[in-house]
Amino acid sequence: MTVTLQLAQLVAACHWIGQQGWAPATGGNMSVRAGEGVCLLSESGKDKGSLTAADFIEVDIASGQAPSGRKPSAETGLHTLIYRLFPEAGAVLHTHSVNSTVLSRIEKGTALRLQGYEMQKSLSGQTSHLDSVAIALFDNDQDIAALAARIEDWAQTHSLRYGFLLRGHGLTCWGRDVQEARRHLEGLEFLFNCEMQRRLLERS
Ligand SMILES: CSC[C@@H](O)[C@@H](O)C(=O)COP(=O)(O)O
Ligand SMILES: [Zn+2]
Repeated sequence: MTVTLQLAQLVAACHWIGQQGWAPATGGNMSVRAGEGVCLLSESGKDKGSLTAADFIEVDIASGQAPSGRKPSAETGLHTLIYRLFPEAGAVLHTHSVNSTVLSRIEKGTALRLQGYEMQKSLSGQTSHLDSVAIALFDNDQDIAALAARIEDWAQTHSLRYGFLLRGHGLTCWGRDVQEARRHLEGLEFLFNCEMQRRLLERS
């Protein structure tokens, strides 16, 4: 698929994310791999629910620099980390839903474990509700380079699949292309919603 088509799909995904309420204010950032060593990343500080193709900036994956001099996302270092760690990753979506923000604070461990849900099969490679899917959970940090280094370190010894949560911040997920990243996002958000409701009801 051409980069132009991938970018058109990414813009559509951004609008859908906005409609879901998963990118309030200027929260969230999105990108697509755009050839050898390059990605197109959303410009920092924009309303991600109303982006156009012109709001995406070319970024060098190795250096995180934008040759145009425009300012890509403050979280560029997390997108480029994912493209460096996973050569098969073609698109990255970062969102700020209420469920991912709250659940990531309630869960005190290093992963949110999802088990018993048929919708786990919305995640590529998952075939049964009986399996447990661990979504890695990292403490948030305003120092994105330090946060990226912590995630990279962790990924050397643990499996990092589908996405990760940042405590009190949100979800960053990815896929081979925009379509898969969008399915992972929708599946994970559905599962977070279920998990939130389950934890609330089981308390009462
Ligand atoms: C509402 S501010 C949130 C930002 O600090 C950040 O977390 C975010 O997701 C958006 O930053 P951006 O630089 O626009 O990509
Ligand atoms: Zn964010």
